Amino acid sequence: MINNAAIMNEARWELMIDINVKSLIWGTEMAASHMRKDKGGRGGRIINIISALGLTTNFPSPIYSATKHAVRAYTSSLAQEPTLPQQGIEYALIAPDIVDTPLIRALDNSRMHHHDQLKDFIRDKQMEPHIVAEGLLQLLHLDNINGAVLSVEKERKTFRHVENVDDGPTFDPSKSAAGYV
Ligand SMILES: NC(=O)C1=CN([C@@H]2O[C@H](COP(=O)(O)OP(=O)(O)OC[C@H]3O[C@@H](n4cnc5c(N)ncnc54)[C@H](O)[C@@H]3O)[C@@H](O)[C@H]2O)C=CC1
Ligand SMILES: CCCCC/C=C\C=C\C(=O)C/C=C\C/C=C\CCCC(=O)O
Repeated sequence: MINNAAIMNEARWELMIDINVKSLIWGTEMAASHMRKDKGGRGGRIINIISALGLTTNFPSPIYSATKHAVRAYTSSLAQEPTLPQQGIEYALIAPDIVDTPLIRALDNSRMHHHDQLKDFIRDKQMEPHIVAEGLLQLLHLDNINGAVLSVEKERKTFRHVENVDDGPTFDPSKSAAGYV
């Protein structure tokens, strides 16, 4: 199950918290209750989409960033639950850099502060959505993804364990199935 829906709109920040955080928690809780092996389900994986802005801080979109940090903390905490092996559930995060989607195309200074000054930065950094999809497929091929954080940038994909997202070593998923640390 992938929780992907979100908005980026600093002017409608309460709605943004509702969608980006509260709805994601509802989705996660509902999915887990159906998937849990210890409750009659078949187990499974729940992948929550954050952002590079869920791993760092910035001035143009403080509330959007806060929603993504909240999801990171929530998912990271769930991944530490000691009964996960009995539940048969794994939790992971994907943190894309800027992606060329309607979310980006709708941005202006009401949705993100200083957007005018950041247009060139966004244009240079943004990647096509298929790069994120490729990262998702690489993640899904790993044996155990619980606690994994996949950062997707235009030129590289980086797998880390959620406890090490700030400075942890990375690994090449083509060489190791469970090697993220
Ligand atoms: N586009 C970007 O640069 C980046 C996007 N992300 C994240 O990737 C995810 C997907 O974003 P994009 O595809 O870029 O945005 P998008 O605006 O193209 O797609 C977002 C989707 O969420 C859905 N959605 C929004 N509010 C909803 C609601 N109340 N109920 C049901 N569905 C709702 C929309 O219908 C839409 O299909 C989001 O979590 C976003 O924060 C992360 C990093 C960068
Ligand atoms: C600096 C803010 C740029 C905002 C770009 C617009 C939309 C971003 C949507 C996201 O979800 C965020 C994706 C990427 C953020 C870009 C840069 C983060 C810098 C991270 C770092 O410190 O290296």
